[in-house]
Amino acid sequence: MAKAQRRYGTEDVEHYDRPRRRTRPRTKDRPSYDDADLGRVITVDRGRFTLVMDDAPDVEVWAVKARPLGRKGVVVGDRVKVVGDTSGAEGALARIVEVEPRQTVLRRTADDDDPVERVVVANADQLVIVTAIADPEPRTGFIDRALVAAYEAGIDPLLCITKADLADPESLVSTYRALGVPWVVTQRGGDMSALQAELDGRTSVLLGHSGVGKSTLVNAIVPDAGREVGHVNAVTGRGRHTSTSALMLQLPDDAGWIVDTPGIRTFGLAHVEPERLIVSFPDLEEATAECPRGCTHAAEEPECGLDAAIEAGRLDPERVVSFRRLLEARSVPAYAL
Ligand SMILES: Nc1nc2c(ncn2[C@@H]2O[C@H](COP(=O)(O)OP(=O)(O)OP(=O)(O)O)[C@@H](O)[C@H]2O)c(=O)[nH]1
Ligand SMILES: [Zn+2]
Repeated sequence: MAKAQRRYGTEDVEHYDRPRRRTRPRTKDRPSYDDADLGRVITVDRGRFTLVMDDAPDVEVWAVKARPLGRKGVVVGDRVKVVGDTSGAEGALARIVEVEPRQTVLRRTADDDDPVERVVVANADQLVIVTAIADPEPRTGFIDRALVAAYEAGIDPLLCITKADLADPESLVSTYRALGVPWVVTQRGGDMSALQAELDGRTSVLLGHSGVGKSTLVNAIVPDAGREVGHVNAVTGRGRHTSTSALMLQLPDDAGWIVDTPGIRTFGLAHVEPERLIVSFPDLEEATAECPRGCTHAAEEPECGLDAAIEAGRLDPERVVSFRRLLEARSVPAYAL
């Protein structure tokens, strides 16, 4: 008896013995990529992709999509199978032949009226909402919308409050306490270990308005990232980044990945349903079991189970109010940020 069979029991024999698959001819339509290398997309630029291969993490590889992928989107964070020249040498070009199933997708609609969903990043497991405590003032509307996007995507949010040298973060922290949003505080030149501990081993997307100190943060945690700090365009008053592309960076010592999103300033949420938001709050979801059909759980709903649960003392009213604020954030136009 083969070793594998002894270990796993005889009922698994079929899994180890697949003669039919081996004798099936490999046609043009059904290529087999068993020998393809696995990598990760770190930038996308007009049909060109930069990858980091799993077995050569220090080399950046150029790639294009192989024809069989057609119009299938490939985004930053995607795990891809690659054939061709993955040496990373000058002029070398690899081909992406397959995109692995995505664990998560962070989406946005460009605008609330624009029904087109765009995947911003694939496979992230944390959304770091970067906001300064002052200069610029925190915008809770933006934070709320980012939270909705994170919960909808099944990605854990983290509030990162920068410029702690300028003001006390307590009032901002208290706004999100009832929702249980985790938070860290940073300041330029200060101790980054709390943030680093939260990033450790994860793939985190950094999201924040221009000027909140995102580049300063990235430079502190990825010393060779070389992100430019404080370059504001004199004409538009905006930061120097105009593209909406994301860029993935590896943290030192294999401590995970971060994705910088320089161009993303608005966050259309037209695609988010109330029922997809509430699953991130199991206690609230439980309380909505008896809601009338079609209840949106908003404050004006006459018979919402959330109100019944507050009256019965089973839910913290502040938590419900905070949740409803997120619900409303879905329908505030993106330009009001
Ligand atoms: N007082 C104070 N200023 C900071 C801190 N962190 C960053 N700054 C300043 O805030 C300004 C904006 O910082 P950046 O790191 O460029 O901000 P950003 O979010 O990357 O901005 P964009 O590049 O426009 O997206 C710069 O002048 C920084 O020096 C901080 O902790 N405290
Ligand atoms: Zn309800």
